[in-house]
Amino acid sequence: MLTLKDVTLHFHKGSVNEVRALNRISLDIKDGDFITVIGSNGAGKSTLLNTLAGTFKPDGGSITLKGDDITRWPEYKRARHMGRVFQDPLLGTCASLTIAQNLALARRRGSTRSLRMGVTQDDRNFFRSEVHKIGLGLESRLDDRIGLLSGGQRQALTLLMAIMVRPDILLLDEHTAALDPKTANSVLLLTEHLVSEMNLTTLMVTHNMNQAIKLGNRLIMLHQGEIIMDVSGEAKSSLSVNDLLAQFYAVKGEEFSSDRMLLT
Ligand SMILES: Nc1ncnc2c1ncn2[C@@H]1O[C@H](COP(=O)(O)OP(=O)(O)OP(=O)(O)O)[C@@H](O)[C@H]1O
Repeated sequence: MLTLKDVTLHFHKGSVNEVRALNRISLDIKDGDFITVIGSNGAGKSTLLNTLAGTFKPDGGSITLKGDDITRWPEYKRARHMGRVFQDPLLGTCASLTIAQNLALARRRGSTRSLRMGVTQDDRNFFRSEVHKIGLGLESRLDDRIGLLSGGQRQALTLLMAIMVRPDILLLDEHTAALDPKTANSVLLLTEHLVSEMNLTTLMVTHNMNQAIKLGNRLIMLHQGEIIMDVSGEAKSSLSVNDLLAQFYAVKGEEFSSDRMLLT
């Protein structure tokens, strides 16, 4: 479905500050894969998602989506195929617009009239049933400005917006990390439910190793811009956090370094 072949990306190439953030990443993502992505500090997790979304262009290798070479496609063109949710709940929605206006923009994603944010009666009926799905009672508040909502409510709506026009791939970059534990858990349960109900191909970066083991059918670990572990199915679900740490040590000969991961 989505294939990366030898994808390499440097920041500040040719300068003393050069960083090789992705180093010949090859990955074959199958339709319906739900992949959790973990890795040490600065391993390249966000860079990988940004490179898939077209925010960064690789300086080597290729990215193919359903047979199309999208390596040089601009971000806006890829946005029709990809849904994204970032860590910061403020990034995915527009605070000064109402819930209905935000959802209307999401519903028109990829259409030629994508900048129209008028809300029709058909939109309202559709949004009421969609928003009902997230179970927060927001279907009766469609005309409230998004800026009035809590971080968890915004993040749940951002997720809904990201999948309103079915994306070929859903990219989640630590999308629950900025929420309090209880809210983070409900957004995570919602994620699991929607991804499985819609059988969405998903890549989810998390700093929580337990979450990475429990969710999805496949787990990859990045380190210094390389994939150093790729496990799926039974081998993944039977992993423990200690197994992950031991495998990291076996491959790299050093302790895993991510304060946030180890403290979770
Ligand atoms: N815009 C940028 N300009 C320069 N260097 C960058 C930029 N973005 C990331 N890097 C560097 O690229 C490497 C990979 O960073 P990235 O943010 O992808 O790591 P990460 O795995 O998401 O890390 P963390 O878990 O610590 O957030 C790091 O060395 C980082 O400092």
